[in-house]
Amino acid sequence: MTDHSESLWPAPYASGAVDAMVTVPGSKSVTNRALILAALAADPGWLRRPLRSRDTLLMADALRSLGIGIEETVSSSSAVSGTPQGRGESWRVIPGMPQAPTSVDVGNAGTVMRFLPPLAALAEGPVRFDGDPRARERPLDGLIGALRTLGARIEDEGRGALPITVRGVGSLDGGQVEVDASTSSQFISALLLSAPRFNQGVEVRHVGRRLPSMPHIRMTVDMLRKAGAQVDSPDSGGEPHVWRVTSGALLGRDVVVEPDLSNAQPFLAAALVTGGTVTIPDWPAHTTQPGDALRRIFTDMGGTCVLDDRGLTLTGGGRVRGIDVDLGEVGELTPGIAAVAALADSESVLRGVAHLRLHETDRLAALAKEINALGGDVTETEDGLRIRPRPLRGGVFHTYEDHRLATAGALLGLVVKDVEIENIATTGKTMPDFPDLWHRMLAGERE
Ligand SMILES: O=C(O)C1=C[C@@H](OP(=O)(O)O)[C@@H](O)[C@H](O)C1
Ligand SMILES: C=C(OP(=O)(O)O)C(=O)O
Repeated sequence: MTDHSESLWPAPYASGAVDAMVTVPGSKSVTNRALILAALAADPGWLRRPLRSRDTLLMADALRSLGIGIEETVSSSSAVSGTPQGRGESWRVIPGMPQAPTSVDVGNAGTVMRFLPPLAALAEGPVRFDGDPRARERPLDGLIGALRTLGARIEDEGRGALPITVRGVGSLDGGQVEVDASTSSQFISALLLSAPRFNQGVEVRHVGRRLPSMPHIRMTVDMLRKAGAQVDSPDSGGEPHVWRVTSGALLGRDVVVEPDLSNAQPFLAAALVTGGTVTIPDWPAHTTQPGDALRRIFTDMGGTCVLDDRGLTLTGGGRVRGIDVDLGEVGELTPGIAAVAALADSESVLRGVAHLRLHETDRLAALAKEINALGGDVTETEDGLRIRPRPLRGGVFHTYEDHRLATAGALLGLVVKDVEIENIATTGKTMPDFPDLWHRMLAGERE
């Protein structure tokens, strides 16, 4: 791991209740799915208000190196300018047959390291994938095995992890495959996203332990259908844990990317823990994003949520309640919920998130260690965390190159004096503007 001990960010302390409106950038998960689907489409498409962050720029660069055209425009007269959400940035995607040879840097982006190998298998020639040291430790075995079953040639030095080389022959058979996606739902999403371009489409059956992050799989299915794919899923009356995608052309679409509701979390949490009010404009009325569960979870923890034409407004009630909750479907919300729970007035138990040990860092170990270093009482359980609130004190909050650890630490620093966050720039994985947005929230900006 890189040494970030020199770069400490003094987390701003809130002297009172926050009261702000915060426009959060676009969804990482939607942006990277939209890029894959646009790259595989039969005709050009648009992404409006895409997220511009490390994970999405890595995806765009990788697709460019595979021969896909992606033109970025910032236009004051585009279809989406004048909205509270943006400067009207749009990406135009010119699809094409994926080209090899090339190599792809996945950084530490799960969506890049998992969504791209099936697409690379459609190219003719070798595509090598590698990334940050942590990316080499994150699971890829289920996807490699499944792609081999579907006809792909993949060299992985026998490790079932990065680095890998996908040696495509210009097409992939597809067909039926079983995959154990208990370590990451992204194996399933990856196989489904490129399946319209497999000769026989795909039938994916999850076997094994519990499948995490179902909303993210629903997001995949929903976006595939909107791009014209025929998909059978458990939600549409199909067998549990089985998804089928028929081979066929995808439409080039004009996709407006929703705000990232998981990245709205620290701002909503700021209202909750300071007894203030935060509004997130453009909160979608219907969405597959897991962050929508925050309305329920933060209400259970003592907030009041109102969704209306201004967006989602959360008002803190002055007291924060502990919670006993299974977060298996919405695992990426865990660091932020753990931070709120450490500030609550009763114990919390966060369950169903054993797979977080395989995320950007071992999130369960990191949260326990860092909250405890500030005086907290957090213990790891087999599948989550038990958090007993204690008075916290200032100190250095280490972030392990994990964007959600960094935002969780910033939240603690709002109500605990003298918290310093190591490497706040790691928020650039999905929200490069985080420090600026955080300061503007504290200044009470209402755009
Ligand atoms: O498909 C996606 O966009 C994601 C799926 C989830 O991954 P896991 O199922 O590996 O937790 C989530 O945690 C990640 O942030 C984004
Ligand atoms: C787990 C996460 O990311 P990734 O897409 O790299 O899996 C996350 O953003 O919380």
